[in-house]
Amino acid sequence: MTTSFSFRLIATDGGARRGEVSMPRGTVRTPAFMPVGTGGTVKAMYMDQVRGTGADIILGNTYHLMLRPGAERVARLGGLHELARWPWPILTDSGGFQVMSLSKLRKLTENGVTFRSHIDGAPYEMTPERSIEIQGLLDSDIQMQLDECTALPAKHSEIERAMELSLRWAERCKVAFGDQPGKAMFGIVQGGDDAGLRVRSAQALKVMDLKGYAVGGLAVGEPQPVMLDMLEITCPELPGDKPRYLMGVGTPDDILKSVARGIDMFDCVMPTRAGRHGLAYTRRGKVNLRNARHADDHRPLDEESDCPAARDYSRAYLHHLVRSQEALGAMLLTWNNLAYYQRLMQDIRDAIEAGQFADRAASITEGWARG
Ligand SMILES: CNc1nc2cc3c(cc2[nH]1)N=C(N)NC3
Repeated sequence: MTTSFSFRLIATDGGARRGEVSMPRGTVRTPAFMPVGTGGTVKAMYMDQVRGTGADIILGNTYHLMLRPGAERVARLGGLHELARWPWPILTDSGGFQVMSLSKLRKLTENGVTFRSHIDGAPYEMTPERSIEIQGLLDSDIQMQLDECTALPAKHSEIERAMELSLRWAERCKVAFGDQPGKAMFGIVQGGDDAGLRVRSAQALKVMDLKGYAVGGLAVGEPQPVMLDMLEITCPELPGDKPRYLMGVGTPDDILKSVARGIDMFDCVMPTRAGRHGLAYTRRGKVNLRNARHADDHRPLDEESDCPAARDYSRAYLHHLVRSQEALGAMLLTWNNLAYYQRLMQDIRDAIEAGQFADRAASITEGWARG
């Protein structure tokens, strides 16, 4: 049990890294996938089920929680871990991305962003200081800086302005966060799809000597090769002894390719959102349970899985639940998908330790094509 926050690099295999992030609430084995728990819940899952899939950490969103139930209320109720019954690490996003993608009537200035809630239209102001204050009220273990995310494509001047503003906000977040030994504040590298801006952003954040670094402003619709190019340019500029978190990524294929380029932490709504839409991730690729061809198929999704949702229920039953829009359909497929992602991460961690990441990644990819 530690009182500090630290990252330990255990092994490397090419660009892939095996490590662990330790903090008082627990240790995160990396490469790690963080299930998204936007409003303090991983949708359609009990928290002990989320833990049972192998998750060491989950993600919460400042934007959603500040609007509902409110950051001060969460603090009065004992913090997010107590409220949601998740005693292990929680990373919270700062609200930068969600304000830009969800809120209405936004006005962005040097000081921060004013906006109206997408829920009830109430006015709010989000500054770097308020974002860190909210994440503290949530008792978040890993807090993200407030940043400005530019939607791509965008003019170079626009990407540069947002990147430089985000650097000034990173400085203000670092001051507001202060010195909290068991917690961390991560900077977020911006710069869109421009190599020069990405390098400038990463180098400026490195000078701030933060406890971790996220790569943001990707997974916003750009082609995968563009995202991977940005990783190849950005990761070498980041300190090797600090965790690297690629925000909002991604598909299993995105994750394999990004681990190969030096990323340690991931979050994505894909496994949970897909589960609610009838889509299952398996070792043999994706299965759309809405499709009628499953109506009489008594096979489970994966007889070799240790997840009951994948092993104990027929595709016919899952098809029936999905077609009937039964809650259990979303529950079982979300459970299957999160278990699949965590099994993928375990395979990746084992492969890096064994020096077999490239071969393992190739055989995982071939499995998807087998169908
Ligand atoms: C789904 N793709 C995605 N890209 C992101 C990029 C960012 C983010 C969240 C994201 N999600 N949060 C931030 N605070 N900044 C960058």
